[in-house]
Amino acid sequence: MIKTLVLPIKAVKFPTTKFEGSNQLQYKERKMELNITRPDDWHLHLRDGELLEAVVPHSATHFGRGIVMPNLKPPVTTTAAAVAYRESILKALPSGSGFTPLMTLYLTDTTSPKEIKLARKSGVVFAVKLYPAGATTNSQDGVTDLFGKCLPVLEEMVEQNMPLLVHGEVTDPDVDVFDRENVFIDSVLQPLIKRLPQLKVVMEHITTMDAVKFVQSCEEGSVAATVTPQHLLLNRNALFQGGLQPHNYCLPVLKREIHRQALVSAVTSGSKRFFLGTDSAPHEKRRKECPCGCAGIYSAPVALSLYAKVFEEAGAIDKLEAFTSFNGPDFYGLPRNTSKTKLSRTSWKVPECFSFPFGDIIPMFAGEMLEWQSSSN
Ligand SMILES: NC(=O)N[C@@H](CC(=O)O)C(=O)O
Ligand SMILES: [Zn+2]
Ligand SMILES: [Zn+2]
Repeated sequence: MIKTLVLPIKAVKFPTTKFEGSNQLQYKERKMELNITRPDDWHLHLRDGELLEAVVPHSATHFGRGIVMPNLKPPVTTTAAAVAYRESILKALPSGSGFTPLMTLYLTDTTSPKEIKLARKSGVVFAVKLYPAGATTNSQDGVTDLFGKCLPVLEEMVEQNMPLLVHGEVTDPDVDVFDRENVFIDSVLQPLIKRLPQLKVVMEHITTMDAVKFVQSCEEGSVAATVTPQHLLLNRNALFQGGLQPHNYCLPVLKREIHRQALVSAVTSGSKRFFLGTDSAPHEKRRKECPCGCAGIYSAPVALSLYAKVFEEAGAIDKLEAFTSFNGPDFYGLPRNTSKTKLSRTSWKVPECFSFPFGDIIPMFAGEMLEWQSSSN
């Protein structure tokens, strides 16, 4: 078994009063149940082919909608490709599933403003994703010069009210890997927002105190961020604890403990600027456990349990629902889900591995005990 670092659990506070609003907490002999509006995942990798078929049931079990990342091989660069990809996702869903994939376009140096118009008109594309070329998995066709090549497209996105989702890291090999988010904020995001203050931007999978401060400094409703379970629960020690831990390796890479704490404070503060995005990124086990392992953590089966753990340990379980189910749709201008998800405080063991004919996928926190379990009702 590959050991995951679990940070020490702080004393769990059991509130003595019921919360107001739609969070209905009930206590039965210290057993807690939480009935929340069905969550959405605003940053999700579903892949394609047999991998898509293998993983989509997990997301469909826990989430109402998912913003589906376009970093396939080849990438989803056109509306026509996004429409076709959406069809294959719908086909792969378990029968009776109400899961809705929200599609995205992969921005390149040659994306045209016309493509953005088409995307908006399609009614199924909800955002455009910026991967700086070479920053992460399947980003080689990404943008090499945002200001030099993409301004007309970004202006059209403002026109169409189409959000830009950002993998916020510079790719300069001379910049320390732990500083790449920070340098990206100063060299790309700040100037971008100055140039196009009307552009809606989501800084994806933020990892640092600096990103939290940056998002808080921007106008609410204009710039927001998604936060993953791994960046809320693990610090960079988890990469090396007891030996190299490939299943804790993702990009942006895990950071210092002070940054993890800043992320927890941000999401549990009740701010509308932060919302759930798992960045669930499955790779076959043999592509993780090898001399040049892929970046990406498969969190879809455990993410909701892990977010509940984070909020509970911070004494802020009453803020969970806004993070999982309100802030995302409010930012995107979409309706909140009307169905509910029940989270109960029931121990369960995360499977060591999910096995498929094509290979194995190791989930985040494999083999560990978790306290929260979710089911839709
Ligand atoms: N987060 C990751 O480490 N990997 C993602 C890409 C991404 O979101 O950067 C993937 O597609 O595998
Ligand atoms: Zn990314
Ligand atoms: Zn991602």
